[in-house]
Amino acid sequence: MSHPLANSYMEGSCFPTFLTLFFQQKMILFPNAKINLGLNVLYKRPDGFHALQSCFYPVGWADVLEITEAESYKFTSTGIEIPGDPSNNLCTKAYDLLKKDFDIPAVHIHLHKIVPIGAGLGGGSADGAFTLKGLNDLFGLGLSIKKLQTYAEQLGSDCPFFIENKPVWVTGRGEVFEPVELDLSGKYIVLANPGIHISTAEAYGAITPQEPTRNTKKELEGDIAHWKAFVKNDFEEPIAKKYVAIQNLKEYMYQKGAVYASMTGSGSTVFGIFDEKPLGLSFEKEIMTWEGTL
Ligand SMILES: C[C@@](CO)(OP(=O)(O)O)[C@H](O)COP(=O)(O)OP(=O)(O)OC[C@H]1O[C@@H](n2ccc(N)nc2=O)[C@H](O)[C@@H]1O
Ligand SMILES: Nc1ncnc2c1ncn2[C@@H]1O[C@H](COP(=O)(O)OP(=O)(O)O)[C@@H](O)[C@H]1O
Repeated sequence: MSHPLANSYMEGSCFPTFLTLFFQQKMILFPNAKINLGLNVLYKRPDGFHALQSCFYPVGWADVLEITEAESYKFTSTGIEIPGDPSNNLCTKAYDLLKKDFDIPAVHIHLHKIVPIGAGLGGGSADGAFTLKGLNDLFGLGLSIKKLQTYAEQLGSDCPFFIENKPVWVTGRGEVFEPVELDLSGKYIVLANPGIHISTAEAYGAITPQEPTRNTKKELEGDIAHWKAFVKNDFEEPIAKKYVAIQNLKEYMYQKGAVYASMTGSGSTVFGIFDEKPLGLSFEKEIMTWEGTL
């Protein structure tokens, strides 16, 4: 069964082709976040990246990305302020990558940023990957999934995942995928971000890589009731030690009845998975939250 978020951009989000005869070509996409279910950092590779193991799972917290054919290239954004120069935005980098190989028209990319940044949610990576998918579709480039993943790899380690955007077991530096027998459909998820921006490079620098003692994929494919004891994120301990808000959010999720709670990626977002929508959740006002079914 395909995951409901897979290729969501295809479903009613672009204007029908016949309209493009009269209007500028335009497409609206919704780059969504991911969470990491378990995250083992095994060792540092000779290329400087770390070998990891994790289940990447798409969630519905999403940005809004609009790509419109234009006279000259332009990137604009609204919503959460994105640090860094717009020319380094992953949407622009994705456009530049394809422009190098294909004679595509100029576009205006507008990003409405909703997903917290430096949050372990892969939001920037999703924007880059969805830009590749959007341009491929808008200009009929005919790129295969594999080819799009190869382009995405050049943007960042998390990017290839967002091409297919379905739950997978991930190895390598984040670009090698295997199926995972895991069905969380119908479970309820609550995501809470305490507003702490964590740099991914710094987070990798803060941990001591180690081979896992248990088979995390097997644990994830088993009973979710056992995840609390056996499914760990290697970034969580060192990062939560530094930021007590993360530990507090995790404890709060369990107090409210989560079957499993964890920090995602390199932090700082914490998620709780519940059998049903929890009642009476209340967060401090600086905490950004999203909830919905998986
Ligand atoms: C930790 C994870 C887990 O899913 O997610 P986030 O917390 O960022 O969402 C990812 O590995 C983040 O991937 P991504 O954010 O794409 O990282 P990149 O841009 O490729 O790399 C940023 C920096 O992180 C380090 N890095 C990244 C990936 C990896 N497998 N090993 C690394 O050591 C490197 O120092 C690199 O220079
Ligand atoms: N479209 C984008 N959205 C968010 N961050 C972006 C984007 N493009 C580039 N970046 C850069 O990537 C960094 C972190 O990206 P993000 O994906 O939010 O982190 P994480 O992978 O931890 O969730 C930011 O500090 C920002 O400078």
